[in-house]
Amino acid sequence: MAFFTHQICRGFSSSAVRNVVIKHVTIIGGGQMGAGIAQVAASTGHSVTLVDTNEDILKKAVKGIEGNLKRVVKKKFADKPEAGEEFIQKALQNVSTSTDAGSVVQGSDLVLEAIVENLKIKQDLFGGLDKLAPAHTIFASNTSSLPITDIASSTNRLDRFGGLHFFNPVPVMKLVEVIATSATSQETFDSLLNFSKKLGKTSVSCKDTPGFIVNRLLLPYIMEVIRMYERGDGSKEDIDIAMKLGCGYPMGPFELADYVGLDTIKFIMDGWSAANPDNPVFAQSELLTKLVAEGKLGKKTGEGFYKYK
Ligand SMILES: CCCCCCCC(=O)CC(=O)SCCNC(=O)CCNC(=O)[C@H](O)C(C)(C)COP(=O)(O)OP(=O)(O)OC[C@H]1O[C@@H](n2cnc3c(N)ncnc32)[C@H](O)[C@@H]1OP(=O)(O)O
Ligand SMILES: NC(=O)C1=CN([C@@H]2O[C@H](COP(=O)(O)OP(=O)(O)OC[C@H]3O[C@@H](n4cnc5c(N)ncnc54)[C@H](O)[C@@H]3O)[C@@H](O)[C@H]2O)C=CC1
Repeated sequence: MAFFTHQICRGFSSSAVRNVVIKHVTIIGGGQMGAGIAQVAASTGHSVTLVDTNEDILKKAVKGIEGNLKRVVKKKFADKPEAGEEFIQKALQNVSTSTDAGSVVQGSDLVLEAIVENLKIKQDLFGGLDKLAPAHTIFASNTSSLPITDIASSTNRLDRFGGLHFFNPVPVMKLVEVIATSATSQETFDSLLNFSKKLGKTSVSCKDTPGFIVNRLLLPYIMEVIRMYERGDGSKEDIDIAMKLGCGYPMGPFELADYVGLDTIKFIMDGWSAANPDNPVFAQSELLTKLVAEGKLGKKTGEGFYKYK
């Protein structure tokens, strides 16, 4: 359960809640991000409940976590296979799964959401869980683009709500953006910073502005790349090679877009273009719309800008 650095005097009034030491985490959404966050949290000693809508997704997530832990161990414990196996087993023992978020949040210090990038669905989720989770529990979203303030507005714990934005693939990428809204308490923000540190990540503090730091810069780049290709100014392959070899990026922009998921990019752009209809930076792309409509969402569906089967 949670530990507090100060004694709680009168029940759980929000101002009485002090730095929650996060040990028990509920992660909602067992897709690429949720599973990655679960892997890192479990292998750094947290007890994790991973939630998704059906058992098959959860089974796939746990299998993926096991596979990725083996990759980690191959390098970290190259000379100590027994210690490596123990590390894997310990991490896996820290992970349980559920299809019913409401029934598992009772024991959670942190509920972190990594479900589909849709404001209404995120609000409905947190609005429901707000009535079930203990008062001390911190809520956080891994949203790529939605205002944390808007997601939090469906709850009565505005001071205990923040953003924790991870990067894909979570076990490899070192950064976490920690987002405070104008209502996030300093205690909550400190708890989220400490949690990121425990996961072995470097954190940066962000305001609740669209796309925080990284995505506000990355999305315009990706959209400009797609428009460049639509204009016929370069092939996908050449653009990818150019950005990898010319800028030293580990992936070309089309490879990265496929890796992240074209549906997620489209969800983000839909929101931003609706909010900024006159800003050409956020203009829609016909090609992106077409690929998503065809179910070509990138690596996760076997085809996006490139084919993976
Ligand atoms: C796009 C615009 C809009 C975005 C909006 C939504 C998205 C967001 O909100 C925020 C984001 O996440 S943006 C995306 C950020 N991620 C990147 O930029 C990834 C760039 N790519 C890379 O770093 C490498 O290609 C990468 C690390 C992926 C692969 O590297 P390699 O090609 O060298 O492949 P490997 O040799 O297989 O892997 C390198 C090392 O990493 C280990 N590894 C890879 N995946 C892993 C995983 N899932 N779990 C654990 N370990 C993993 C792999 O084992 C290898 O380790 P070493 O053997 O020690 O080097
Ligand atoms: N893909 C990426 O590179 C990054 C994505 N994000 C953000 O993380 C979130 C998740 O993204 P991905 O993992 O890529 O998506 P994904 O599509 O791989 O996984 C989303 C999962 O959420 C589940 N889900 C949907 N609604 C649910 C609900 N009401 N309750 C429980 N589970 C539900 C789905 O079944 C699915 O398994 C999004 O908000 C996205 O913007 C943030 C950083 C990077």
